[in-house]
Amino acid sequence: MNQSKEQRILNYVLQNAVRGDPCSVIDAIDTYCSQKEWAMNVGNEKGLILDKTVEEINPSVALELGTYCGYSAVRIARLLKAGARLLTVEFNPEFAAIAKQMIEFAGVQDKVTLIEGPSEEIIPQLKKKYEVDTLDFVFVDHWKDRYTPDTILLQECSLLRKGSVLLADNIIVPGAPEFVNYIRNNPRFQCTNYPSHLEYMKVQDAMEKAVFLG
Ligand SMILES: Cc1ncnc2c1ncn2[C@@H]1O[C@H](/C=C/CNC(=O)c2cc(-c3ccc(F)cc3)cc(O)c2O)C[C@H]1O
Ligand SMILES: [Mg+2]
Repeated sequence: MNQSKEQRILNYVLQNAVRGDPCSVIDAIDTYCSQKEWAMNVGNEKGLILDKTVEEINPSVALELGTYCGYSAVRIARLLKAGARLLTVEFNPEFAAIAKQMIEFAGVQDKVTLIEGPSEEIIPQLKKKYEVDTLDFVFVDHWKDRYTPDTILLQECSLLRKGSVLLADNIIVPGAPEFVNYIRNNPRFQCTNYPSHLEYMKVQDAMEKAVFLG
């Protein structure tokens, strides 16, 4: 049975990155996906916007929707202070298995809780089952038609507090027009757009930051 692209990405990391060195894992994935096989990691250009947002917030509790291979989970976790944690949600078992190995190889497993399941099922469990009070930061990068319902669900589950920050990938490509319309017209969010490029391509993309006003 031939390997999946995601397995090939993990193999490349295991052979070319340094165990316990998250930056070498990030670089190896970016090298493979820009030179060999494109994949939907947030990438290095938008990754820098993600880094700056995480550093600005310095979150104690962060959530990621859509782990995929774990590229952005490693990217976020490497910046978290001692005792801070990232919860990342992935419903595809194959991707979850790849991401688990990626996170462990990078040495950030103590900061990351990988939760396998659909976000609409996991979000309502965060308070009781995962002992979350409120979320300081949420990276939104899963199916684009889930951005809006999950943003509403986060509010319904009282997981956002005054100042919680959402950062959404792919505002232009593939695009999340319903989310953009929802969030920019919602008086409870203060939005900022960050023009960038699609990972590994010379194609316009953007990220949207939305601060919850309480
Ligand atoms: C609801 C839910 N719950 C848990 N995990 C979920 C979920 N929905 C998706 N996921 C998981 O997240 C991952 C999905 C992410 C969706 N991201 C994308 O579809 C995506 C697509 C592109 C793209 C751009 C141009 C092109 F020509 C082709 C593709 C670029 C990106 O950066 C992306 O994030 C994997 C999936 O299993
Ligand atoms: Mg994306």
